[in-house]
Amino acid sequence: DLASERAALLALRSAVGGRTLFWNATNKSPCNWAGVQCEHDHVVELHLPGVALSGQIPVGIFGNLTQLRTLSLRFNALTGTIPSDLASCVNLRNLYLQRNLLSGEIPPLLFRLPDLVRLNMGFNNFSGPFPTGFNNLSRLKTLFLENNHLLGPIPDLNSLSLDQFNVSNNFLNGSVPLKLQTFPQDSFLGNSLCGRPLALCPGDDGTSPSSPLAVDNNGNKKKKNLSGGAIAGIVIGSVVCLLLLAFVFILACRKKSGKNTSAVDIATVKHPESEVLAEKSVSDVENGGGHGNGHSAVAAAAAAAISGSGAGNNAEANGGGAKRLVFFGNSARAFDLEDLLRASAEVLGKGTFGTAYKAVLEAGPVVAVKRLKDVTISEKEFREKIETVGTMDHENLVPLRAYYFSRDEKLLVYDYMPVGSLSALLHGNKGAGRTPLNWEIRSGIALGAARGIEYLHSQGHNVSHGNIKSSNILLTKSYDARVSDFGLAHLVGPSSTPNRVAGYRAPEVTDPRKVSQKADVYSFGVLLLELLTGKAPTHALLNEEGVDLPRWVQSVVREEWTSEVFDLELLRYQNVEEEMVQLLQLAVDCAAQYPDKRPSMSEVARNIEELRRSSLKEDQDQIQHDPINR
Ligand SMILES: Nc1ncnc2c1ncn2[C@@H]1O[C@H](COP(=O)(O)OP(=O)(O)OP(=O)(O)O)[C@@H](O)[C@H]1O
Repeated sequence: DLASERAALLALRSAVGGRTLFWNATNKSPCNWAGVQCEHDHVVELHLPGVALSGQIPVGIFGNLTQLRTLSLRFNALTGTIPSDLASCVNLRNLYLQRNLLSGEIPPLLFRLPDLVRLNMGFNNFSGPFPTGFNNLSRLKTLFLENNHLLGPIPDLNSLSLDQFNVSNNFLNGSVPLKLQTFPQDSFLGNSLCGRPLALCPGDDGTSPSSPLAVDNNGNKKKKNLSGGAIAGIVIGSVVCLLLLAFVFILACRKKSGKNTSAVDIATVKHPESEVLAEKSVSDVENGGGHGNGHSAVAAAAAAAISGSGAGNNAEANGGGAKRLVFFGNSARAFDLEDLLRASAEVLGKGTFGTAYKAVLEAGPVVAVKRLKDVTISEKEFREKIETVGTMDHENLVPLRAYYFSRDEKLLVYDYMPVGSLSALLHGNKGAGRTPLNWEIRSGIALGAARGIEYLHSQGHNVSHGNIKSSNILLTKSYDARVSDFGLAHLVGPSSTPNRVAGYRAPEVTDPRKVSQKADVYSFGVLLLELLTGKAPTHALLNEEGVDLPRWVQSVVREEWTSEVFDLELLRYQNVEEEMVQLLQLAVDCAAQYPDKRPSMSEVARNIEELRRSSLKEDQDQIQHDPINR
């Protein structure tokens, strides 16, 4: 329906200060969309991905688009050359032309666009030599030219410091320039290239001009025949290096053998993958006055508490004198405190309310146990409050299965979430082998978390979470989001209130325990921004500049750099850029300064649901069009 589509587009325009225009299939004419005349100099982003555009791009389209920052024409059937008036778009940062039928040599006009950051011309019919002119684009970070017909050698691109590069499947030959040798093989395959990361060039013994050995500290190539003096220098240098290495190695060995086998070492050996955690748990137990090793931290911690407080205490806690866990609802009583004491455990982390442990019970189940600190309220009040938490039941909440209360020890038992927290996923291991967090996963997590919070808010006007942040969004194996830590803010004393999470806290919240649903919405807005930008609200850069994440995003968007705020990993899935901007807008709305301006959590959840639905539909259309979807 054209009217609602138009409204949506207008909303998008206002989302970024009225300066961004998105064109879609219904808008084939470049400055007219559904009857809306658009002013050229206001167009900052032009997205026409996969809308079956064909034929030559007419000359004259770009002449007036001098403010254009992003141009996306990917996934079409455009033919011919790039029109010369693209040179007028001197502010262009992102140019996505991949997967068309464009031909001709790579036009020198591109090298007069000094602000280009991302250039994707892959999967076209570009031919001719690989131009040296790319060296003019000193801001360029992404250069994709794969699957074209480029000929000859790759020039030195010494003026560039690229993050992403691909020239696979062309007709290139010669050696891979030194500066590009850090990229993986995949970036070069399907050519007649040689040298790192590919096989050595013929006749190259590792000292050819393209070999790192033959390059001096300034990156200048050396003559092939080394002088006798140079050879002597290399030999002496190598011997000195070897001696130094051997010395450091011997020192390290001595230091290690000098250590005695403490509890920490035992714990480390038993849990090599959780060295730090085990170490922490030992000190945790020691601080609690307990005994035992890090291997069974919960056992030791609870044992310490129980032995320290005596039998009377347990009687006080459980009425009947038995050391019992209190289970909720229909949760099967699969284990008891004794089992928990015997469980092997490791520290998951220290939070505001205490330390969390992963405990593997002998009978099989794995649970997360939270040892609360600073519980100052009476036992009666604690039991009442925790009972309310225990009755919360929703697929997007981490279920609280049981609790234990004595004078000195309060334990909460939750389901263990194997994938860990969203925070760890976003900011932890960025290395190879990690599942890329694409739009589908991120928007799914956003929706799940929104539904979980929406459920909490539906329990009463004054029910709020109070501590929404990415380490409290836990994930199942299939990346379903579960909100954790709800209801705890009301159990603990003022010293443990979550005030160190300033990055998420709404501006009107002065007492961290007095949070409202609208304050939760604010925190959720920050969480959405974190999901979209990949930046933690406590990001060093933000702190350096003295701004919070919402303000940073707003300033970038106001500067008309909308695409620049998104996490690079997300931008690889560019066919959803429109939905990403909509989610960004929602995030900004949630993080509004004034509580009344923020949407309710159910509006938020509905919104995410809708924009996910439209992106999924677009995805299916795209898959039919072309299964390889960069
Ligand atoms: N049920 C669980 N399953 C898996 N990991 C968990 C579970 N509960 C907590 N964690 C992880 O344990 C660590 C400590 O959690 P905890 O909730 O104690 O502190 P936090 O979330 O860092 O801060 P805060 O207490 O302010 O919420 C976090 O990394 C969290 O993701």
